[in-house]
Amino acid sequence: SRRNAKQHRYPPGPPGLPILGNLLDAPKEYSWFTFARWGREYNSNIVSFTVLGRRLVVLNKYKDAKEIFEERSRIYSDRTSAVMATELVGWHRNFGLTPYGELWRLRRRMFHQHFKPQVLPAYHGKLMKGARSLTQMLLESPDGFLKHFRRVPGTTVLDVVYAMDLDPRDNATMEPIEKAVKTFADLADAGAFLVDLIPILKYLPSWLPGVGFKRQGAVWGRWVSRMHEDPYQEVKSDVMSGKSRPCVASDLIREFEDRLNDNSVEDSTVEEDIICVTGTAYTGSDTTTFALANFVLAMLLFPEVQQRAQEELDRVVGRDRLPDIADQDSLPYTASIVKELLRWRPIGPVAVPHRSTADDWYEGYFIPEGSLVIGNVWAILHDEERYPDPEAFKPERFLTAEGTLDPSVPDPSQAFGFGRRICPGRYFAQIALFLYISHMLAAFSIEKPVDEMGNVVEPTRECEARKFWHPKPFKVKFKPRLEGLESMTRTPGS
Ligand code: HEM
Repeated sequence: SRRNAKQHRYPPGPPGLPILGNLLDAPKEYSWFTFARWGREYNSNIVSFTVLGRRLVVLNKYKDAKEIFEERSRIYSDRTSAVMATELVGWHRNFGLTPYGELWRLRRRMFHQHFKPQVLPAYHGKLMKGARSLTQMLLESPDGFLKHFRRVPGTTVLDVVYAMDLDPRDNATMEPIEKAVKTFADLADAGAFLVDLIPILKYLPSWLPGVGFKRQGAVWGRWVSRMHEDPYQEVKSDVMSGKSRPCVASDLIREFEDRLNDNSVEDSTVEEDIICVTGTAYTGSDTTTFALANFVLAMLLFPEVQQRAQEELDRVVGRDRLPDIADQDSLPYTASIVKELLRWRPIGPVAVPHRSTADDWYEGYFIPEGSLVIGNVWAILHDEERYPDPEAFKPERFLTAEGTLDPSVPDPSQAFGFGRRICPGRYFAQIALFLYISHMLAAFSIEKPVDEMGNVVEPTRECEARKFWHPKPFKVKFKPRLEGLESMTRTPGS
């Protein structure tokens, strides 16, 4: 290793132990802050460290992320995945984890075809319905706001993907799906299982002592399999019996119908491709949930932003109806809240690492094949040169003095990742966020609650800060601010 270090100048970083590398001191929480600090300590925008022989390279500046992930995307677009999550639990079906190659390209294309900006107007009605439901649910049971933030985006995606016209309060249908998706986060939180480090252990029989991971994997695997299979099979049987059910799954089934029915074609993967593409969409909706929790926190911490948005909404939309997707262009300040939210507290502050597939040299540093390259989204979106006063929540930074969108301010698109693996659900997510946020701001005054003693309850400073970044459960008051709000929530948008 000493000879290698001499030959190859790796990006600087903290010294590690033999074999273990930085396993013991690699940050478990708020890694984005540590990576930025290392950058300052080692006086380099690119830092690196190792864990069990694998090199991790962190890019703290936009210019390097752009060069590596975009200009050199051919060799920086692969993924690494853990045996427990993919092979034992079944998350290999999520194409976000699929290795870079033909299969990933095919599934990504199928997904993009149904989530590209041009097709999204077809989903506006369903998105509007979701925003109205969210408002209704916050009116009925404001204390359950965090649960509503999970349910509503989730049911909207299920409606778009499988035409499942669900009431977000439908626990019986939603709970098993949510349980399956939670295993994704639980696996990420648990870190590496022994089987991830020693893959051959996956062949041990489940009944052996110490092989609890296999039994756990089998239980989680059943939930994950049902989440992928059940809604798809329902749509398929409807399509086969000629029932109309417009949605992503039925479009894909019709598109590939010949190959699905023709048993002589040795192409049994078409069905698997459709199952994977549709199943992946629901998993993506989790991020919207966390963004909404961050939004409420921002409104409590920066009340002047809420006030300014409500002035805009009252002026443009009025006080006798709820906002509509058609209002978006006339609500630049409210629309900029979505951008600032993604910038101020990116939900995935280190996105998802990209694995490199060839040796490379960049800025005099050696990046060996198999490195995990991490774009430090938080550092990029809090770079003072790009966004002055980065800790402040200032939607107006995206606007000109006249209040229109300022094209010279960089769009915080890195919140959705980088290069060829950038989030393909980002256009959908941004419309959904605009609708949920504009509805909440129009309908409610979002305030700090007061306890029994009359003291104002300050919002939490505690966060989940491993893979995703969002506040731990906290209390808030949603005070209705429109006359006749209840009946407005029952009026469909245009
Ligand atoms: C605020 C909401 C969202 C945020 C912040 C977000 C963020 C991200 C990020 C950071 C990545 C990794 C990109 C990379 O590897 O460089 C990603 C991937 C992905 N996202 Fe999203 N996402 C959001 C919503 C959604 C939604 C609603 C969907 C589905 C409708 C979705 C579907 C996906 C998929 C399929 C991938 C995997 C792409 C691939 O590996 O090729 N996301 N997202």
